[in-house]
Amino acid sequence: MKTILHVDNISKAYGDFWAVSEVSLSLKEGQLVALIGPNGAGKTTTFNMIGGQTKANQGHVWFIRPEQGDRVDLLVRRSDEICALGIGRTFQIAEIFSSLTVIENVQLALQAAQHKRLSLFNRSHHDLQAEAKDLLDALEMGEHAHQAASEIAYGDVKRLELAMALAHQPRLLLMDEPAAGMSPTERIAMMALTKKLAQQRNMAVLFTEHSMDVVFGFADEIIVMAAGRIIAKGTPDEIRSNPTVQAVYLGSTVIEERSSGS
Ligand SMILES: Nc1ncnc2c1ncn2[C@@H]1O[C@H](COP(=O)(O)OP(=O)(O)OP(=O)(O)O)[C@@H](O)[C@H]1O
Repeated sequence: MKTILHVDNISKAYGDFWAVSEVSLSLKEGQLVALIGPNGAGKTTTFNMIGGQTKANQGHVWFIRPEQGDRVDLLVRRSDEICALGIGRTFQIAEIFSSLTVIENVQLALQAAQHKRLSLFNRSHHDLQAEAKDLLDALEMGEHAHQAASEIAYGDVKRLELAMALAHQPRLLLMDEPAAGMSPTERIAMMALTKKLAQQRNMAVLFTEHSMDVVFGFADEIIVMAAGRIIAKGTPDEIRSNPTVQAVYLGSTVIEERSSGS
């Protein structure tokens, strides 16, 4: 597996308060990495620096492109340029067009992706519709294609947002609390699907999450932040038994949440 993202020592200050201090991490193709930590730990700020929504004070975010044989520092790119490079993003509050149908939302995302790639040969409406249907089938949502997006269940809204992000064929996907607001069954299905898609598409996924069943059940690697710094990195087993993580963040909650299945 090739490394596609290398975050090197990034920091962010608001006035004299350091929201994120000297964070470094790497992601490989097909890998699911969870960024966890208590409220205010700096997870969203780290995400926003990688995605270009927040300007870092220092460091580099190298997006490595093996095909081109180069690497691009995302910290000096705008968020639309970052998206065009092959980095997708989903949000805590899903961003979809609720006045359109499910398939129209995906078609719109495909059209936007085509525009960003500056393709000379624009695909026809018919081709885009077929491609949108294939994407919805991959997300097990084909049956909802012609429903109004405003009428589908919340778990399906989150899957629709994922379909729209995948329309851009990202090599790296940043997911901010993908399972927030979902029932235990919905969130486990959502993360199982994400893991399958990451492996099929060789796509790296970095996600933040507060639901520990999802984190410990699906992440290949877990990175724990507290007070703006990384305090531990490792496999789910290593993190579960890490005494610093237990003291600062997890305590007995993992065991409780996992045993109650919530
Ligand atoms: N625009 C801002 N101005 C000032 N302080 C900010 C700003 N954005 C974030 N912070 C502060 O930076 C710290 C890290 O916030 P951040 O949202 O990254 O944490 P988080 O780990 O994502 O938390 P949560 O789990 O609650 O989403 C917090 O103390 C927050 O109050």
